[in-house]
Amino acid sequence: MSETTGGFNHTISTDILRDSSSGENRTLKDEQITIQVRDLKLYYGNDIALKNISMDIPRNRVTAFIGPSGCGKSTLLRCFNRMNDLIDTCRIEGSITMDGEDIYRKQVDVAELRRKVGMVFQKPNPFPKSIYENVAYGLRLQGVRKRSYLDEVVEKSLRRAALWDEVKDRLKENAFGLSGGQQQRLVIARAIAIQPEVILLDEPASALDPISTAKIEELIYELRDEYTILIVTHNMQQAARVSYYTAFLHMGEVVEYGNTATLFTNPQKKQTEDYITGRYG
Ligand SMILES: Nc1ncnc2c1ncn2[C@@H]1O[C@H](COP(=O)(O)OP(=O)(O)OP(=O)(O)O)[C@@H](O)[C@H]1O
Repeated sequence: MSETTGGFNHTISTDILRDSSSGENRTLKDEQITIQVRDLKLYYGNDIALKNISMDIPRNRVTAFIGPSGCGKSTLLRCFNRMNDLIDTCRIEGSITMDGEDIYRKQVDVAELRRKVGMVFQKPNPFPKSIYENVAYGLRLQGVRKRSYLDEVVEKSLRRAALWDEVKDRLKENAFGLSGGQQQRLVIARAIAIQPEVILLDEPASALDPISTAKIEELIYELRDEYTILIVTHNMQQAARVSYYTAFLHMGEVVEYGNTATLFTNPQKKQTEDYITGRYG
């Protein structure tokens, strides 16, 4: 049985929720808010993909976006580093602020925004370079030349991404020689190396085998208090395991958003309940 959407036919195990950070009874009121979304609407041509979204994203917490295919999860995620700017037909209304700054202001340096807001996609996308150069890439772009500093950041980032022990003796080898799961951790190390504040993960484990998936989840769990992490996932158990907060989206709207354990065990809206119990997907 598929664990993704429609086939998912049981509620989330309470063991998972007990183990998860989300089991704590935090609410957004207890958090420091870093990103504020207000009345966000997004159109692709004449079609509206996001409708009046308003939500507060807490700093240094993991927030998951779940919902049926086509509900707008990836579109919403891409708003936070303005990746949607690359789509000609895309237009947005409303605002997104990060630490009080409107990220859609004309004067915003989009390259700098994307340094602060790193992104990891479904399919690992290492560059055709050595493992070392993949991680050093962003720093080199910033003009860093000092070898000892590069060495230090590369090691620290690979350690942070739980990959150092597996690659420390082959840093000069091409990154394409790594397994898919290792490549995904390398991409996360590459993101970490330039000290982002926010990391966007768009189904980061959906192309990986179960062991690699578990490693990515463990890694997200390890990073959860250090970075503001936003993750799109089809896998509700994954959302329950790694996130503090979950937003359930349906047809471009946020139907319910709050503490992950509460959302999965005591959903306030019938649509959320129907989705998490597999009544539709
Ligand atoms: N580049 C695009 N141009 C036009 N329409 C798009 C584009 N990208 C997404 N859409 C539409 O916007 C809506 C939301 O899509 P999006 O990919 O954000 O959903 P999703 O919830 O991430 O879906 P999935 O879980 O299948 O990845 C869908 O109707 C989709 O067809």
